[in-house]
Amino acid sequence: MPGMPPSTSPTRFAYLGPEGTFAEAALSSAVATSEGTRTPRPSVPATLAAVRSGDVDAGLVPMENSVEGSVPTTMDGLADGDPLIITREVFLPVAFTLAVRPGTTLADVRSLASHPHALAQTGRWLEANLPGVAPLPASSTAGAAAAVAAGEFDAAVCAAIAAQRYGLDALADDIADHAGAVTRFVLVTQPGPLPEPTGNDKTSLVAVVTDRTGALLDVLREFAVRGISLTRIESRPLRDRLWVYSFFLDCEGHIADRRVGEALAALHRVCEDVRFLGSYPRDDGRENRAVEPDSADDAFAEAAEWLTRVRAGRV
Ligand SMILES: O=C(O)C(=O)C[C@]1(C(=O)O)C=C[C@@H](O)C=C1
Repeated sequence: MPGMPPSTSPTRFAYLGPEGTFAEAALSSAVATSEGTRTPRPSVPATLAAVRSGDVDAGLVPMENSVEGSVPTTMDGLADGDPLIITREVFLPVAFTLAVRPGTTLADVRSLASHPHALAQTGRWLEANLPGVAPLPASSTAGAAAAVAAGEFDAAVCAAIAAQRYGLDALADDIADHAGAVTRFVLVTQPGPLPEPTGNDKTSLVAVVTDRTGALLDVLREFAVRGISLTRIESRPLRDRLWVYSFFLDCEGHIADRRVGEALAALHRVCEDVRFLGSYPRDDGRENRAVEPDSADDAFAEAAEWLTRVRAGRV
């Protein structure tokens, strides 16, 4: 499978479950069902823990949604604990259904649950169609559907496939406030051989900066001066230190590219902490920007040779 370290045995995958989540659909879209085994885990932390403990080889978790933004549990789960690396990204269009037990009408719905990201993406529809029903958070959309089937809630916001999987009826389809939403998932493994550069890769990292004037600018400058385009920047509080933040950065290129490697090495000098989160093929249907000649590997190699000559007195 592209993006996975070479392995002699089938890959054991975990995903944010239970069955019927968008995470399961994303895994199916990226990996043939014949390729290894797959088991649902009840939450993002449980999925990452299964990878860290070696119970599975790889875990698929949601990272960000085009409408609702980042998934905090995934960001925190990757920034803390034993290091994990992203070996693949997977994009999945998401559409939401209001699922109920057969026989339930809209007027019968008194309680409703879903994953917070799904609730946020359907807030206007829910407010208009179920006024007075306070949505409750669930660990996943399919988890909410299972809870409806078990009689814990009257309705769930979930994927159409989850409604079918748990024997529920769809009272309404396509209830998202913004049509065309896409969720980005990442496949993570324990640190090991990185996916080979493909020429169209992304690199992810977390940088912790000290609280001083210009600290973030110092981080950004290391990318800018090497002609590296960022595709995402997000901050999260460090949580154990008041008002100190970590910055999650995705940039174009692979750590094997000299400009990217040198930028990360520079961040290692100027930041309090840098956690490398992986270099992997870009899968959002976009092409990385063309690299300027003076930021290309050849230019870095030639400059390094020149420096060696000068240092050796061969000016
Ligand atoms: O609950 C699921 O089905 C998930 O895969 C999680 C998740 C998310 O965390 O964003 C994935 C896609 C949707 O945007 C809503 C929920």
